[in-house]
Amino acid sequence: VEDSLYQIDFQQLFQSVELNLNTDADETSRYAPWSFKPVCTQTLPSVGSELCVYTNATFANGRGISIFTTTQIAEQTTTLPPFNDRDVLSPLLNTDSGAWYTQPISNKGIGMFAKRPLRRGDVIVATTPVLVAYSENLLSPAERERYLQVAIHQLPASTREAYLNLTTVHGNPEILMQDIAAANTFAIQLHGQKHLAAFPEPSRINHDCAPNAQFHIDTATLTHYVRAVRPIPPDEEISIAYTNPLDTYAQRQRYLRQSFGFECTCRRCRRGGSGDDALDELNALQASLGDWTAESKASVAQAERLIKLYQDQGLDGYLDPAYCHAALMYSSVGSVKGARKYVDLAVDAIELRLGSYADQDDLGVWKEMRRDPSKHWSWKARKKQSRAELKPKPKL
Ligand SMILES: C[S@@+](CC[C@H](N)C(=O)[O-])C[C@H]1O[C@@H](n2cnc3c(N)ncnc32)[C@H](O)[C@@H]1O
Repeated sequence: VEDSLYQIDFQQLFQSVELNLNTDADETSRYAPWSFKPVCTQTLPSVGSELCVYTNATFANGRGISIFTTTQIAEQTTTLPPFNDRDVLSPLLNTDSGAWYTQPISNKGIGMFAKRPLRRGDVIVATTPVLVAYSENLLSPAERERYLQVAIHQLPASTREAYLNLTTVHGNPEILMQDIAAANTFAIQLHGQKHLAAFPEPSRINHDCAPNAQFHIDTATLTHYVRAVRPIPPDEEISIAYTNPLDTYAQRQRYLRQSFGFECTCRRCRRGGSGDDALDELNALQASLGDWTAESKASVAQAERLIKLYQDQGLDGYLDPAYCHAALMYSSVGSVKGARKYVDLAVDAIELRLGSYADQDDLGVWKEMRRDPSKHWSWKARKKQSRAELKPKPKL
């Protein structure tokens, strides 16, 4: 019985969509900037509003976008630059940048590979989302599925195909839209609310705990960027981390198994729990370098060792804390050259990892330190300490 009810509701939703598709320009412009009449849930008490499917079929040069969210968030989203000024979207966006190709890879489904040599910082792929969905646990899976079906159905045909061709976690055709979303979406904040966003091209990038690429999402332009974090030769697989690579082996494995249903067999994971020794050393070094008391054992050698550890672990995209520690360490012993070198590397690494999420105030402080390390609080701080330590203790 439930199945047939589900079918009827589903058909009704689609009928309204089809009707809208056949309406004349006046009718469609009634919902501008949306291409169709929004399809909405009941008011959801804990959200304080209904959730509706909003589709703009011409977004990003005809790629289209469907957003399942509250009326208020949808309205706020339409004030974002890409809804108002085509020129803010780079012409390279959503196009084949010539940097990658996809092909099947054993035990991982499809993967993305480098087509040409890539340097650290190169943008590999930049895309806008085709689906953005409010992250909620309020609708039943069957209900949620119906709205997501409308969202996908209303997209231009090639975009719809791109979504439907993506892989699933469970292989459950009853909730196919959600199953695809589970395997492929990235979390994105829209007006302070967590949403899940699907970007079909970078969705082909597999996971590695020592990834050679990193992604960040610029929420102002709704753009997902994937950039190389180390040189990548042609035909090497491009990888990103689905989980925090600084977590322990067991934590990483648990998360990947539970959320994505696969066992990670990357180089770091093949070492099993013994690979955590490097993380322990890394944490101990960071604790030591973060110790600014008179008893601190922090040294330049420790800072250099910390950087090498990150690099040896393949954590090239996560080097910013190590570079920050090194910049402070060199400053603290009065080395302008060392401080400047590592501030430059730290700023570059922060911008690479966080993109538009990088804290501008924080970056401003580092850049200020670069201009004149001697004005920074860390300047000769450890020298003063060691001098203080050398001084005979006053007799009580
Ligand atoms: C975002 S998709 C990546 C592209 C996917 N391989 C495909 O065929 O479209 C995520 C899914 O890819 C697979 N996957 C990703 N990284 C993997 C890895 N390191 N080992 C095995 N499977 C992986 C898992 O099935 C996961 O749910």
